[in-house]
Amino acid sequence: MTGIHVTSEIGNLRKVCVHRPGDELLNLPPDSLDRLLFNDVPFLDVAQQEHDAFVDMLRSQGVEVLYLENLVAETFDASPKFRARFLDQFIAEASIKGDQMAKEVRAYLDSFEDNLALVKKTMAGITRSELDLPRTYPYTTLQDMVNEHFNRDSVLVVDPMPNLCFIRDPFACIGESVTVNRMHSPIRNRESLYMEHLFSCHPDFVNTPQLLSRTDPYSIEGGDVLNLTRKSLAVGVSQRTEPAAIDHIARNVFWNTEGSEIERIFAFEIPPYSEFTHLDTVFTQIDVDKYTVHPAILGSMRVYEMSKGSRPGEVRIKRHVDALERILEYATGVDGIKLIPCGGQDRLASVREQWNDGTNTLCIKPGTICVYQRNKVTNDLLYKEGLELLVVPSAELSRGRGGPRCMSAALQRADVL
Ligand SMILES: NC(=O)NCCC[C@H](N)C(=O)O
Repeated sequence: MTGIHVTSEIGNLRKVCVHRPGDELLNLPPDSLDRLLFNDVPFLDVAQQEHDAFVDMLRSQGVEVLYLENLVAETFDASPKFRARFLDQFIAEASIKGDQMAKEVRAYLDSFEDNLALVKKTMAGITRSELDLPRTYPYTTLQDMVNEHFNRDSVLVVDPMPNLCFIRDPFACIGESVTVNRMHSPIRNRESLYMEHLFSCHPDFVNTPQLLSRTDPYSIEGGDVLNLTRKSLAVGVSQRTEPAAIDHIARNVFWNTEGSEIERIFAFEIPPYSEFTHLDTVFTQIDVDKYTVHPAILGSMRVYEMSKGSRPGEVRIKRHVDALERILEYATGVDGIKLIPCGGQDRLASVREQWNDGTNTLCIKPGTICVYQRNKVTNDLLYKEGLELLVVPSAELSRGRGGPRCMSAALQRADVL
């Protein structure tokens, strides 16, 4: 079955898209980690082994796993025009300093015969030493001339995309539709180029309705989008997702998307700090009536309920201030919701395991969840609450500050609520 179908966070997971960490993790200068939104320099071999274990676990649960890099390479194999069009845009957005340098990079990328190797190269970043630069140019720009004399030690000519393994963020699946996201920071925004490409030319995705595209002028990231039920959607108003993006989605969902079942969108205000990066850093659903939660968010929350207005194009908005569990009960129609705090009552365990994405679980089916091995206090609590845990190794994968949900883009799930 092709296409997108996601109406919950917990219905049997059928198909996901992932990206296996690649050489982008070798192109991480420690003094650029803040700029690259990555927190450490992982050991690539082990990160890949851990990622393979994650994929093996998904497959053992009957989930079909697609690799982003393969999907993009398939489109290049299908048509040289798709390859050329992607590279045009890739170069345009790569922030390469100097026209001549951009031409050198383009010539280098054009020289790849193997399309999968080319796709991986675009993700990995490009260093100066990879390019066969002539000694002198007939310079046409000051920037190229300055490059020659002052940028010899500027190793990276094109930045890597180390966060691409957190594939949840560059797009989001909502029902049978997607958002292809303008991401908050320019450094991550290049990631959604791949999704824009797939949704415009891969035969399995080309007919998917888009609720928002990366050319829309407001940022949103998929970690902020949670499909609560067939009729209720949750979106975080966060450091990464602007309210105007949610307005745009609401208008499209309520007025312009044929067959959309969503009747209410709940916009959850979360603090605009990196500790609360996305809504799925703050809570994830693990069963019909259970959620893992970042303890710092407990207490009253401000949530905006959006629904279809009576005049054409109108969206109604109502504000709620209440505890998270009450709001989730109201939004899902499920009583007795239980929140399981990351790290339990132990404050130190809680901050440590939150740092390692203990809240960011991936639900495989109601009550069965994938968790990182290192979050032992939280995992023990979840186990005692009756959850079935699929534990994956996480010594290196966790270093970019994303958990199992971030590392997977659910493309198809069974319906539940
Ligand atoms: N949905 C998520 O919580 N994604 C994790 C993203 C981590 C990444 N280092 C970032 O800052 O964007």
